[in-house]
Amino acid sequence: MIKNPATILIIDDDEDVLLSAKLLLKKYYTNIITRNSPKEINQLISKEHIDMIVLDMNYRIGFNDGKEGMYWLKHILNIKPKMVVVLMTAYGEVELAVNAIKNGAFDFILKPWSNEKFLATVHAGLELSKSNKQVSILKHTNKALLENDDIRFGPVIGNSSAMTKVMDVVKKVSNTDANILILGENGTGKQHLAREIHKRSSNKNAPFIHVDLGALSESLFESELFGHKKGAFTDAYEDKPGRFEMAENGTLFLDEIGNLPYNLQSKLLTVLQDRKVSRLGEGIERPFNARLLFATNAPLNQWVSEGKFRQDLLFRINTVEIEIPPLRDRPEDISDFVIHYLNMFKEKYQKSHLTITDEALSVLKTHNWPGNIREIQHTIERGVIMCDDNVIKPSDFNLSNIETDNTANTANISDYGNLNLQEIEKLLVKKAIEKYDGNISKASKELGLTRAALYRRLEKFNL
Ligand SMILES: Nc1ncnc2c1ncn2[C@@H]1O[C@H](COP(=O)(O)OP(=O)(O)OP(=O)(O)O)[C@@H](O)[C@H]1O
Repeated sequence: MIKNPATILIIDDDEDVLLSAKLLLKKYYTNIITRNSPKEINQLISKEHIDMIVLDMNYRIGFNDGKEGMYWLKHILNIKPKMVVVLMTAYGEVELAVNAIKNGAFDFILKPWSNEKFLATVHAGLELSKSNKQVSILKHTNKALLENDDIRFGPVIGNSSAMTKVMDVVKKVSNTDANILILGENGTGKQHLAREIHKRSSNKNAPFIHVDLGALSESLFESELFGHKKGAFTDAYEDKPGRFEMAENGTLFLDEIGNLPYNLQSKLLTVLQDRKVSRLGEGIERPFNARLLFATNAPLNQWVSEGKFRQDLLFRINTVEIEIPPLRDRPEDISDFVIHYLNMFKEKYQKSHLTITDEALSVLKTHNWPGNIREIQHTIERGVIMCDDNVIKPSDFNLSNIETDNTANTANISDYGNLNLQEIEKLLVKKAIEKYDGNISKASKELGLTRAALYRRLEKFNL
């Protein structure tokens, strides 16, 4: 029989008890340590990894008031608050054992024990120990993720009057529970701003959960957002919480809300109204407590009048609307981004002596940036990688295939025949795909989009 990996420490002054407990448990578990006195507890729990302690309540002959057991229980939990401790006690001392549970013991075993009951208690205790461990790992992972996000999504750059106005609103709304709809073209920093709002809220130490609704297929939507019960559908191998539950006490950021299919919009509306979710296949309503932020680049008001987006849902999500202007409308911010990304990539590629020619700088300042901040970030990274002799020249950006002078841009736009953003976006996506013979990586790079964002658009525009 394969033994379960677990270390169990048994402490009792009766050697017979120690022996029979050890003989029973060692059939099922890998490591059983026995001691006839609790005196070595400090040393043992600080040196060994112990999953569970089975502790007798009385050690001095003639004493059965359980005071010693209680003392050691408190002592252990003081050092290791999550340690699973099971107490052993004789018949007649049940009241004492109940009191021990109130003081943090996991359970008690009555002596003489039935093997079945002993094994069941140990098994349950080890399960708790395992999940305590997982929770602690998750907490750490979450902390690490938050720190990582802090690095990836640093401060909000930009001191233009347009960005100052945006930040004035952010300061006012961050520490409220108002639903916020962030609007802006691709790459303008909607997610970046959502994270900034979270960082400035009182929930900043709780999770920030990002869901890209554009990347979710209809069949996955409900299980991702609301979770599912094991067996709810073919691939539901285990119970799984949804993103609403994962964001408990923190922030849930529903990105690309415009991509939510019409039939699922009413479902989301009900959830937002009731502030309760039901996991698929479970039927239990779970209240959730998360701050909700939304973002889109779609003209939702127009879509409401065209019957593509529910008005009642729009009213629910846009208590406050923040529109991030495209980079071409705030050229004063370009220098700040250039400095920021130059520093970032100089460090990343270990080119600390790097400089940039005036000509290259002016190319960046006059470019139209259809891909906004994401595009400027990638352009500068490219410049840092491609430059020779630690000097960045205009050609290192490889922007030549995109018009860098504004007159040319205006002329191109008038060529489109109409100024409908969706139409122009579709045209640009089509052009990029044609230009690179369907190479998604190259086309998305030129458009200043991620590959996933380009795939979403191809699907949206039926290309
Ligand atoms: N004001 C800003 N300061 C610093 N970095 C920014 C700012 N705005 C955007 N960025 C950076 O630009 C990149 C794109 O931003 P983000 O992903 O937030 O854009 P988005 O509007 O959500 O894009 P999409 O619509 O394609 O999902 C990210 O790396 C982000 O950190």
